[in-house]
Amino acid sequence: MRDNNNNYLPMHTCRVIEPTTTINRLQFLLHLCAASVVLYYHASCLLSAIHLDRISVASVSLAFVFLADVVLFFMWVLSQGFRYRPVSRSVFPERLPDDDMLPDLDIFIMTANPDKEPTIEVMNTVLSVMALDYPSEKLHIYLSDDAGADVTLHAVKEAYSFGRFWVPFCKRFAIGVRCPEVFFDDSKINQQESEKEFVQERQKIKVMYDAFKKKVKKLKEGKDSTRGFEKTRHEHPSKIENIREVETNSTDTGDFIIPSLVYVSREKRKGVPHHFKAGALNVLLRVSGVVSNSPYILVLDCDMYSNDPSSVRQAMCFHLDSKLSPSLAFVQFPQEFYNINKDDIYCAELRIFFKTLWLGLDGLRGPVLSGTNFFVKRCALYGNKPSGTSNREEFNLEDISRLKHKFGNSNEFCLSLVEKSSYDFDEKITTYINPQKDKVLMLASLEYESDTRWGDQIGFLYGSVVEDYFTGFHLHCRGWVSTYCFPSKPAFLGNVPINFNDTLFQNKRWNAGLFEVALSRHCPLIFGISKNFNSVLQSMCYAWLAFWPVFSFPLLCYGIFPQLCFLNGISLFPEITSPWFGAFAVVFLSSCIQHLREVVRSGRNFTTWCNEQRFWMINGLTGQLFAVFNVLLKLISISAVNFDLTNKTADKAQIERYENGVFDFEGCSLMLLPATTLSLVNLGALIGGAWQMIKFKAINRLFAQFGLSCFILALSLPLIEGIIFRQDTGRVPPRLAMWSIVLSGLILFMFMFG
Ligand SMILES: O=c1ccn([C@@H]2O[C@H](COP(=O)(O)OP(=O)(O)O[C@H]3O[C@H](CO)[C@@H](O)[C@H](O)[C@H]3O)[C@@H](O)[C@H]2O)c(=O)[nH]1
Ligand SMILES: [Mn+2]
Repeated sequence: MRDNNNNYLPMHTCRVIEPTTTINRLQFLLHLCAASVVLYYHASCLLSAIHLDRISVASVSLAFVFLADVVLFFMWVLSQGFRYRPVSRSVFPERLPDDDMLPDLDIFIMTANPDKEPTIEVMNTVLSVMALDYPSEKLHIYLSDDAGADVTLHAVKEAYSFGRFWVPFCKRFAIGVRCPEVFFDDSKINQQESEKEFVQERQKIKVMYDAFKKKVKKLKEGKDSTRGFEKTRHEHPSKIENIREVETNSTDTGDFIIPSLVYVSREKRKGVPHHFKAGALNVLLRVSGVVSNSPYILVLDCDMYSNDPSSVRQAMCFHLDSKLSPSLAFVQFPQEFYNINKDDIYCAELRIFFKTLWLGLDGLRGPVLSGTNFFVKRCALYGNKPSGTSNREEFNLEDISRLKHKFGNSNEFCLSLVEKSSYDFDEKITTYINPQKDKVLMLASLEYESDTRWGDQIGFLYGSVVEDYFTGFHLHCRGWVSTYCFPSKPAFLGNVPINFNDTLFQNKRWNAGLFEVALSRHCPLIFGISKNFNSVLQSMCYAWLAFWPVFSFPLLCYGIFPQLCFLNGISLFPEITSPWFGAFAVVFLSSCIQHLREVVRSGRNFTTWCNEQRFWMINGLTGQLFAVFNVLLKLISISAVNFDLTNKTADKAQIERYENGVFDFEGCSLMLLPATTLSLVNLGALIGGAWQMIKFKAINRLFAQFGLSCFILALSLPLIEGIIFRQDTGRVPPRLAMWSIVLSGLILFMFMFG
């Protein structure tokens, strides 16, 4: 688009965030100096301790504290990549070409278990994207159902019938949020919308929506949905249905076209690896390849509904920019959530990632692929390099055997690789989904991928349970870039676990997936830098994420040794009057201030700062610690790293506790034990140590350890409360509490008299 003076008007702009960037760089220098002094101090103390005596509490403690410092320093260096050049972008969708020039879009929605993912919510996600503000004939929705559940298939048919009314209604009245559940829940209808005609229509649609909900509820209660479900969830043949065709002649939608909708459930057999979400995504990639073959794909988790119908147009501002487009693999939107409580006690907002770190990556070569809410270019997923780079492979039908070797044995799919122009979707869908169903069913079969490059070079990669991170990393290594689109109105909104155990398990999965990559030959520090040397900073960021779970080590060390030494009157840090102390104070304050600056820049306050400090501490001793063990056990083939689905349901009591901001430990597993034990050790050491400190007038010498213990005590209050003071069902489960008390007692006893 051009302005009146015929100047080209950009569809998006990007600016470096200042003064944050400058402050970050200055702070880097300060922190580097202070941290070096700290390392030097601990190293020299350690050396003299080793020199002086045999193995003692002091020398062992110093050794661990020194190692912890080294790990923290290593992670801090890596994290500088994120702080080097954060940027923020704006988009101007009104400058996009006319509608008929816009490309087609395939939309993948993933669901895996109707027991954990309420069907009505999944359907709301489907309906919200059916009504996206984009030419409907260019939208092709695919619902992947990994459970192969009848209830989902029947429900999606019902959803489509309702959608035939819902979509025209949304478009006619330019509805702002097109997820029906949210729309009808919203009590505030604004002035302009409340014209008489609108009110009448709204009423009519509401009745239909309620009827639809009732039908879904009935389906769920029906005997088919539960009988043998657990069996079919793990074992079922592939099934593909064109939902639009089923409903074609049932109603009249006037002038409005409704997007197409295809239900896909891939084949599953017990004992045969199916690669979790990545496996399901790859099936969709193939099926949609032969059916609609749109050049762009939007991927959504089933709980992420579209909150802003203009998101596709926003994403297209990047994808259709002729300068950026050749190397642009995907546009990532943040994950934002609708059910977070006021103070976000479990840090489910993932603020640090979506509101700080991704902005930093965006200033380098783009954010990490984040599982959902991204618009990816189809051809980037086919293992190729960006166009215009050397060694790019052009797919060529003359050499079809080579294509088949990589992409599997389907002529239709290989053909789709070279087919570029848009073509008649309806013809394709009737060709492939109806009479020749086998040809497309085969694409969703278990055998299809054997002896191909799917999952290792092509599509979403199987090397890690965080398939998103891993796939995005490889895209960046191959020379692609990504951009981050963070509009003020959330484009998509999802659902977070509201119980502590679920949160910890989710974090454990992420950490295990990341650490798998850190310990593999794809470790970003080696693989990333060797593949794409122009982005050392980007590789550092990827490495920071991959090594994220190693934070558990310094947390463990700093959670045991300073406390036990404090109890024994052994000092690990310089005296408060010594100049060395200054270096420690600077490192501590600099990290706290950096964190606080970032929290405030994200529009949050001191409470968020406290909650994040607390959550990182507990998560480090639970989710991250267990993730490290999980991966180490996998390396020696004792266990596997699994994708345990996050629970999206909760009972009334849980919801109430969550809304009141009370920690909910109900159902917490053994994973919590290290955190509860150490919080008690800290408490015990603090009481015993403080008494001695005062008695022997050692305040000067032990002040640092005293301060550290107080800080940890403040952060671990909810744990201590949950173990000792609470009586409700949300307290730390009694067995767990008992074990923590016994263990912490033993540890304290050992060190006091050992
Ligand atoms: O075998 C599987 C497992 C999961 N899913 C779907 O994957 C999505 C994400 O699963 P969920 O349990 O909600 O995981 P989260 O912890 O919320 O997932 C985060 O982390 C994942 C990587 O671990 C990313 O894939 C997700 O997009 C990201 O939101 C859901 O729609 C599932 O239905 C499948 O389709 N098949
Ligand atoms: Mn989720």
